[in-house]
Amino acid sequence: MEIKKDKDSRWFDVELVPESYIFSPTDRPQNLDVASCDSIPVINHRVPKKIMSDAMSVLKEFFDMPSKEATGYVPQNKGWIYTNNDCTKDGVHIWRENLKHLCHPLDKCTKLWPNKPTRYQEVIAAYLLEINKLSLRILEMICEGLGLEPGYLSDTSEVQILSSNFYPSCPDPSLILGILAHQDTSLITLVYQGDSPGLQFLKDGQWINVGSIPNSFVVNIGNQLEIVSNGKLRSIDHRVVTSKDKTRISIATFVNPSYACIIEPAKALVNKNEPSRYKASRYKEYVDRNKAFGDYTVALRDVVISES
Ligand SMILES: O=C(O)CCC(=O)C(=O)O
Ligand SMILES: [Fe+2]
Repeated sequence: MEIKKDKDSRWFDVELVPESYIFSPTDRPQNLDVASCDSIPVINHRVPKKIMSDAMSVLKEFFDMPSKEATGYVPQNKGWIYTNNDCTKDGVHIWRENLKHLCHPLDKCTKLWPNKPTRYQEVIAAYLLEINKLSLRILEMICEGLGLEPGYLSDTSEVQILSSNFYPSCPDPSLILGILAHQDTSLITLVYQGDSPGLQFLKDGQWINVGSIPNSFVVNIGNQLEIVSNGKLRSIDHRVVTSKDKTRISIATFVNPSYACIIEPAKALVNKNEPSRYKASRYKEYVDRNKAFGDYTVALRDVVISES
């Protein structure tokens, strides 16, 4: 393994994927040259382009900050988590850095976010205000599509967590993933990925590229919506592959039920012919049980509770 030793070198400044990062042959991404899918990105979303590009550029500045790398800080008690050495359960590294923080209630959370770059809080708060509006409109459309009364989803949900991913270019994308295959535990997730592809969905047993249309959002159906819709809408398995020449930043915003909500199939969707397929559970208990925000679930949740 070649690691450049200069003081600014970072974990991904390598010519070969380090041994300890290489996935076992069965877990590798296999065929990377896959077709693009026909998923429909959200384009007429009314979120100003400038707000989207500012959010992307401030995150780029965040992930580029050398001081962050030097101190490697993870100030959990501030309501945000940064990590540059994510590992799978089996101890295998994934090829990404991640910044995660709380977003609700927005006015209380903003001051808990990173204050470097100095415009981070202002730019991301503006982005989240727009995501809030957009997510409410999407939830209303989903309600209408499912035949649920207006407000059924939007009245009890919130843009709760922002999770930004930085995927450096990788010497050999066939050996490793940026994020392992997973489903989102949210109600819905809005992903903005700039113009960098890498996200893949599992469809009929095949991984397919989602592609990336500039200024668009991808909307993932999360586990909570699958439950509320009694399985009419299904969470999809997705993962991220890396690129040899391009870095990628994605901004995922998780729209979740509020903690006190009981999540169960909507009564209007349950009947003799279509019995309830999921057990009821308070969302807070679901979060705790499933480590819904990853390994840092407890740290983040405790800040939410102390702030509200
Ligand atoms: O980077 C992406 O496009 C997707 C990220 C993702 O799936 C997640 O944060 O849950
Ligand atoms: Fe995801």
